[in-house]
Amino acid sequence: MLLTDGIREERLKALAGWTYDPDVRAIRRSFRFADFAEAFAFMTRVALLAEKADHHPEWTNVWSRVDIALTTHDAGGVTERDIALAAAIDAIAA
Ligand SMILES: C[C@H](O)[C@H](O)[C@H]1CNC2=NC(N)=NC(=O)C2=N1
Repeated sequence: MLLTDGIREERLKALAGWTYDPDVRAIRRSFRFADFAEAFAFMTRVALLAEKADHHPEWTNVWSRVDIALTTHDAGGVTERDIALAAAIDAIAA
């Protein structure tokens, strides 16, 4: 179920670094690592997690940077599934 604007903003307060992009109705965060190997190792861990959750990131990687957007296509915007995946990704990056 799509989060209301109020609930979404509330959830984002607890997720440092994630912002809402209204153009694509997704939450975004950029991650930086020491080098490509570190960035790709992170992506591998996120990919396994995403597959388990059947909820997948939209992302790009340029050397040591990984840009991630999360949205729920069926719902047409941000749901609790995106918030949960964002929190799990943060835990991996920490
Ligand atoms: C059929 C399958 O459950 C869906 O296509 C899943 C797969 N992964 C997904 N990932 C994300 N981020 N949003 C979705 O709506 C989504 N849908």
